[in-house]
Amino acid sequence: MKTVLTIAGSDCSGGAGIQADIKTMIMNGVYAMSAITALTAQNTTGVYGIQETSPEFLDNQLDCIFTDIFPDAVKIGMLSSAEIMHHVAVKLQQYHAHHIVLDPVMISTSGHRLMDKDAEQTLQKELFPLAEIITPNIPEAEALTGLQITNADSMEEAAHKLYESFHISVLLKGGHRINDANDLLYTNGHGIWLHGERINNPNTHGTGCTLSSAIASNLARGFSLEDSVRRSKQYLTDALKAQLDLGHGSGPLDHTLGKTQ
Ligand SMILES: Nc1ncnc2c1ncn2[C@@H]1O[C@H](COP(=O)(O)OP(=O)(O)OP(=O)(O)O)[C@@H](O)[C@H]1O
Ligand SMILES: Cc1ncc(CO)c(N)n1
Repeated sequence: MKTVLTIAGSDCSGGAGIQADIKTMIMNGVYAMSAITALTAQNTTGVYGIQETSPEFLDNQLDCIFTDIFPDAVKIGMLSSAEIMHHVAVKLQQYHAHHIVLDPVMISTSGHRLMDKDAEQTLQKELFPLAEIITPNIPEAEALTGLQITNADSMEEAAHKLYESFHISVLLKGGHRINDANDLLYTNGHGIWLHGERINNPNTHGTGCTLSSAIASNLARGFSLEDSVRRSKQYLTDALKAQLDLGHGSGPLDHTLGKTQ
């Protein structure tokens, strides 16, 4: 069995973060492991508290994982501070981790900051160079490029700029636009539009976490980057189509694809 590690924050309500990652990995056919960077107190209505893991204890988790069950791919999600980022970067280099999928989680769907503003530079300097692909949403791509993204052309411009600046593949997610669910994969010097079916479902908590974890799972299983992204987008669409409706806000996806109902 192939193995995947998620380095991310815990979402006690189970829809995003580590919990979404593990559900996704199981459904995508890999063995899931986790190194928890922070505990969050959150639910479908918002984020009510964040407690960061100490950097030393994060190191301890990563040492336990890498010296025993080596991951075939790594997904990186919420990293709340520059210090945590630095520790993750050092450990990933120390152990020569590969197939790294980095979701630059900055602000939750409910509008809460999950990454210190002053940590953005460290993310770009220390972690982007280690990644095979980064998966920003539109607001994150705007923050990273300084460009305003209003249409397909500006999505292409921003993805190209990120690709050129960091020499890594970019999946610019279009979920924040309201009329479609088209994402842009920029790799090998050109963009590939992945036309998604927009599902009429207000419950989208954890879509980004789910997508990046599915990509890491498919890379671990040996699929190419483009095939991994296509398969993962299909999984996400199916999880939205299952129309789970839990909680008082933007609820979680049905990671089982309706198989338990
Ligand atoms: N209503 C929808 N129907 C189909 N696909 C969607 C819908 N909403 C989002 N997506 C898809 O979900 C994926 C995640 O996109 P999005 O831009 O929402 O990421 P995100 O903002 O990082 O997610 P999160 O809410 O977890 O922070 C993309 O592939 C996007 O196209
Ligand atoms: C822990 C965590 N990671 C990522 C997100 C973004 O969806 C979230 N809401 N919570």
